[in-house]
Amino acid sequence: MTGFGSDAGPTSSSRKRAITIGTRGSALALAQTRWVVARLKEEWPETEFRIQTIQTHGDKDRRSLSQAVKGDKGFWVGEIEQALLASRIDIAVHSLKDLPTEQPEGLEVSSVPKRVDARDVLIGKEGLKSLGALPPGARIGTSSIRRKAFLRAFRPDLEVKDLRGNVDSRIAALAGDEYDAIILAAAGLIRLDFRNRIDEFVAPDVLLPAPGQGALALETRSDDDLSIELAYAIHDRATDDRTVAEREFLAGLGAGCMAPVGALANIKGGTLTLEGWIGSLDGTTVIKATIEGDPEECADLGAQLAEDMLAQGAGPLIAAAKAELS
Ligand SMILES: NCc1[nH]cc(CCC(=O)O)c1CC(=O)O
Repeated sequence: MTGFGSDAGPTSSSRKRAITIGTRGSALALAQTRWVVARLKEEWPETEFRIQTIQTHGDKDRRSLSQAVKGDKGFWVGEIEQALLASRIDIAVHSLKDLPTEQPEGLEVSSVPKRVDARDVLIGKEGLKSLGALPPGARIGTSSIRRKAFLRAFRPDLEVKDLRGNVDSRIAALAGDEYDAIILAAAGLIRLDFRNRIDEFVAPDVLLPAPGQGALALETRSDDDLSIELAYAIHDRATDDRTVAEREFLAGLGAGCMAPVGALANIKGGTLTLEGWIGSLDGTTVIKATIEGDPEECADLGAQLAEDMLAQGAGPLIAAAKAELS
């Protein structure tokens, strides 16, 4: 990520070019894109920003996500990246956790705004409003292989059931008879103004979040200096350092979204602490490790933690998960 000198930027007239922002059309994607546009507007009041929604493979595919994943890295972003490369849009807004760890040739992540909340949360039926309150056999809904594996490890007595769909339909499913509780990302609910529906923030030592969860990424063409400068105005250094560490860990494992991987970095007193977990799909094994160091070394810390985990036996867990999911 580069800074921009005052004389290196575009002229004020070119800043007035209308910028098209591409996003998925789900309620969550639109809410987060509107938030991004509002922030960009604060920084660049002269510039016109337009929102264009784009359907992705993930929006069209009705299979369970854990079935549909199957090595398909750009499940949520492929069509949006194509629109970016073809200059049909100028800036793409993604949930960082849905963005593969490598961008296609010609594209880059030019801005990572401040993270909302990395944690997972529980929403439960009456009297079942925390993990601790769930009796043996309680049915808990999620489609994420990470949440399934770590929940099974923590509470093997629960019945973890598949639940996919957008945030609204997952909350609606809780009103039916199939689930006693569901697990979602806090950030999605907060961005959709459903914070008051959250019953419990699940502690990261029970359910370590996905790498990048709760953060957004603004992706641009690598040669589009204007869009890069506009986007970089809402970049948050600490969020970037934390999520770079988390995503380098994921990349170093070579697991993509094909294995239950959690990662969370925090910065305190000038030190970045990165925690990483990898589990078997059935939750019988979870390997955990942490590393700390200078936030400026965030990428190396992530890569080093992945190496440590591979030395501790992560390789066979990844191979087994990949074999089972494909
Ligand atoms: N793939 C779905 C997805 N992508 C990002 C979020 C939540 C928001 C975020 O993590 O930034 C969600 C929903 C969920 O996991 O509950």
